[in-house]
Amino acid sequence: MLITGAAQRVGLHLVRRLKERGLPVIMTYRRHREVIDQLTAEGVRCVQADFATDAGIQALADALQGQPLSAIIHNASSWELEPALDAAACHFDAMMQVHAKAPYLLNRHLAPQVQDGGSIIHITDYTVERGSDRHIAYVAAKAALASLTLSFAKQLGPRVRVNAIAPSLIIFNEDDDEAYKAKTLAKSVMGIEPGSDEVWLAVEYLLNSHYVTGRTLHVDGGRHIR
Ligand SMILES: NC(=O)C1=CN([C@@H]2O[C@H](COP(=O)(O)OP(=O)(O)OC[C@H]3O[C@@H](n4cnc5c(N)ncnc54)[C@H](OP(=O)(O)O)[C@@H]3O)[C@@H](O)[C@H]2O)C=CC1
Ligand SMILES: Nc1nc2c(c(=O)[nH]1)N=C([C@H](O)[C@@H](O)CO)CN2
Repeated sequence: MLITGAAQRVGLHLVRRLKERGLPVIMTYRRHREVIDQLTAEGVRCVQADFATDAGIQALADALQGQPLSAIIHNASSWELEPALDAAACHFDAMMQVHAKAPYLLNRHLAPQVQDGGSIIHITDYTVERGSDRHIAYVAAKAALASLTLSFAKQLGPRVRVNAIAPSLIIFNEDDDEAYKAKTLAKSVMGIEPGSDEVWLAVEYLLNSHYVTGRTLHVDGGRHIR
């Protein structure tokens, strides 16, 4: 199974849960850190990949050419605020590159290597259905990824199922202050920071299904009804 952007937080948690179940994992990271050496020593294949360029995406596809895959989880993401106008064009391209172009090209290259009955999972975002005034390009790119879910489900089914998981708050970032945390927690009915295992539960459901495809599982604490 391939998980992109899995050197920290949600992706790393998914790697650890899959390892607990004895499933062989290939993970990608952009920036090396100690956990990469730990995972390598534990038998995880760790591949450096930066999707900021088409060459970086192609390099991962080349590195995995011929590798049988039980599933692909497109988790890599960069959550960036809207920049000043003079940086907007580059920002938009960068958001589309990592959240939409990389999953698109990697699916085109690697889907034939996904085993019969396998899965592709796109990690999108709850805000795809609402928009965001502070992360306009990020949400637009995640919306593109949501659309890719439908198209690849049509193209690859019934051999391979393709679904999305749309989280709202899962885990805060280290630099989130108390005011931001309180404001964010108040946005959902459940009002908690659930942690990465909520995403794992959704991943496990989709991996075990034999019927669900072209669908998005919302892991959002009831934010949509708040
Ligand atoms: N955390 C949350 O509350 C929420 C998360 N999500 C989604 O869930 C998923 C996991 O979230 P989270 O764990 O917080 O993600 P992170 O913000 O921790 O990002 C995951 C990884 O993406 C990698 N990445 C970023 N840009 C690139 C790039 N250009 N090429 C390759 N890798 C890249 C980073 O690699 P490196 O560190 O090695 O540079 C990073 O470790 C994401 O898709 C996110 O959008 C959605 C809603 C809420
Ligand atoms: N790549 C990331 N995407 C998102 C993150 C994150 O930390 N990294 N965080 C969020 C927020 O938690 C948001 O859901 C609530 O404020 C969204 N996407």
